[in-house]
Amino acid sequence: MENAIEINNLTKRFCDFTAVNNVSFNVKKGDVYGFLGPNGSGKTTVIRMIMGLITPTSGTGKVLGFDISTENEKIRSHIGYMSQKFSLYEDLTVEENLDFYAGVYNVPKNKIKNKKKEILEMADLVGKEHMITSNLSGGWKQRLALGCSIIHDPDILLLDEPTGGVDPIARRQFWDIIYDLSKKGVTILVTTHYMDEAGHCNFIGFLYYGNILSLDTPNAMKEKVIDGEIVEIKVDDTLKSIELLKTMEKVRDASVYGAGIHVLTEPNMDLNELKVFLLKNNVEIYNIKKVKPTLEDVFVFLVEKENSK
Ligand SMILES: Nc1ncnc2c1ncn2[C@@H]1O[C@H](COP(=O)(O)OP(=O)(O)OP(=O)(O)O)[C@@H](O)[C@H]1O
Repeated sequence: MENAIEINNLTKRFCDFTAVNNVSFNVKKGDVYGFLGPNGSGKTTVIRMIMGLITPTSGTGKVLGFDISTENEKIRSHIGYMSQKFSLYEDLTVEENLDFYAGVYNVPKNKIKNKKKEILEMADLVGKEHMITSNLSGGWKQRLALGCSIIHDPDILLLDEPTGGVDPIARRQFWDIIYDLSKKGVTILVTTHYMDEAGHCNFIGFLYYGNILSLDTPNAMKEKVIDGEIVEIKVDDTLKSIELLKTMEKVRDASVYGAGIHVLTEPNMDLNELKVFLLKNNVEIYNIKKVKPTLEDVFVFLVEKENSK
């Protein structure tokens, strides 16, 4: 069996509100699959259906061959789950949290000691076993929460915005652990808002208000999705320039990107045309060049396209 997760036409309605609409995707065994989408786009609802916590309104899904609607007890023992809220007991020590989750997941008694040692090393928590969890910094708490979610050696790890609220160094350390787990064969489905993190996934699904807008590898998304070109411009007045650029016929969109502007233009845009237009409007140009689309450009494009339907 090549796919760890197979989701077909999954729909979830809450009364007359459709939170997830006919969503289909597969996650290959051992892949790091990034599930992206703005707040409220249905990512958590999909994860909750995969875990069997809520029943789909229609559609089907299989996790390691088990049916998500009828075999969720079997599925749960193969899954590790971690959310942004971390689900740690703040007044327990690091070790007590690990012991607690080892009990919840029925880890055999003779394996607990080794498993804890392995997790403390993985999470860079050696020496902090007896610290009260509430005294840990964000990054340590995050890695402890990850450790608790994998203490039973799950085949699949579901991570719902696991890196929110921690600093970039802790995020990097966290991702290093994710890669190591993936190399060991663990399948990972991770939701994130961070585009740099999305780029580290093998495959990406972009969810927007319940609908999948695109599914592909990060590179294919950057190469195939945008029908047009991205021009990066640095000017003296970014906001004024964005408003001006949006009035140009060949410009489809313009938005702030870092310290500059990313302009989505029609294919084969003549840079001189953009330069002359901005100069005529008294904008000083520091730099203008065509660039390859980033994932952020791709997602802005997909959302604009969807909104203009
Ligand atoms: N039990 C529920 N009853 C009613 N509406 C719900 C329920 N659970 C989720 N929703 C709604 O479904 C939509 C999708 O929510 P969901 O939490 O899946 O989105 P999300 O992409 O995970 O967002 P976030 O990034 O904010 O967690 C939202 O509009 C939410 O309010």
